[in-house]
Amino acid sequence: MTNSSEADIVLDVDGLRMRYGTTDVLREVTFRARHGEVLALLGPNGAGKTTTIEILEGFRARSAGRVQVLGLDPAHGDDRWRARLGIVLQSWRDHGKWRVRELLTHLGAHYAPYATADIPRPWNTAELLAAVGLTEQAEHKAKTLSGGQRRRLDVAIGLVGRPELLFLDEPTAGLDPQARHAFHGLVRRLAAERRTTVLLTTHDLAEADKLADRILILAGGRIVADGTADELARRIVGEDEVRWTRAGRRFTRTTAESTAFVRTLFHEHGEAIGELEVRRASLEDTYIALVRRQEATVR
Ligand SMILES: Nc1ncnc2c1ncn2[C@@H]1O[C@H](COP(=O)(O)OP(=O)(O)OP(=O)(O)O)[C@@H](O)[C@H]1O
Repeated sequence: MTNSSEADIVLDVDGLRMRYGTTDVLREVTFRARHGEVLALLGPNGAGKTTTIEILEGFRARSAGRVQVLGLDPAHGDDRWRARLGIVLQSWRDHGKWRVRELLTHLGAHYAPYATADIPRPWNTAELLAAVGLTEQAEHKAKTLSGGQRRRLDVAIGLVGRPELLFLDEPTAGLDPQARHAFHGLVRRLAAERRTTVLLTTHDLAEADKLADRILILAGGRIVADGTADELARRIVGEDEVRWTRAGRRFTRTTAESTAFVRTLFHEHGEAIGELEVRRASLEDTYIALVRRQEATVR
């Protein structure tokens, strides 16, 4: 570590490659994350998001590239390193016979030896239950929980060791809107108050837009975009969508010069224009444009 900004890097991935058999899934994945950043990793089904996360967690051996997670190569991560990570997998169906409180207390005990002056480990069970909204289910057996309550338990299991770096693979799949909202609040608080770094995958672009400081789009084995939702919209789509009605018909036009376009529209049609709407590119527009562009280059 040569300076404070280098010391602030929690995830450092450079030229990561992954090949299954003869198929290159990851060709050249490069990105970094700092303390307290929330990153959303987006990409089409099969793009390699889970593969990337599994490599960073040390669960999967990479084919090539340099990877540093909390200052260590995950291929050589020890228990102390592992205790600093929190992991929420796509679906987790073990522990059905355990009661929720018992399970969290039991799993939490494994983290106690790794407590530090700054980070008390594990997270107090009652506080953790309250944080994920499972206080009322504390004495229920895991197998009797609903799908959404199960997901909250998954999140609690990922958090019980008070991780400095949290991996969440589709954390809100199956959560009702209120639980999703509460979960977003929890992630933002972890990032703001504890400087927890969070890397999450999601197919919910509204969620990524709302939750993430930075959005990474993985397509064709590469990170094809890395920035805030606004930065990506400006850089990639660069056009606004203008909608209006005239004589009972709906019109839509995309243009980089929306103000000038609207002026001309009124000049030509005046009062006949109705329901005018000018919309900046959404994250969905950006995402679709980028993935299409990437697919076009492959053909
Ligand atoms: N163990 C494996 N052996 C061979 N191929 C694999 C293996 N694991 C994953 N793959 C392939 O690698 C590609 C990337 O899979 P991965 O699960 O990482 O994608 P993903 O981006 O997480 O997808 P999704 O959005 O559907 O969850 C897929 O084509 C998948 O079939």
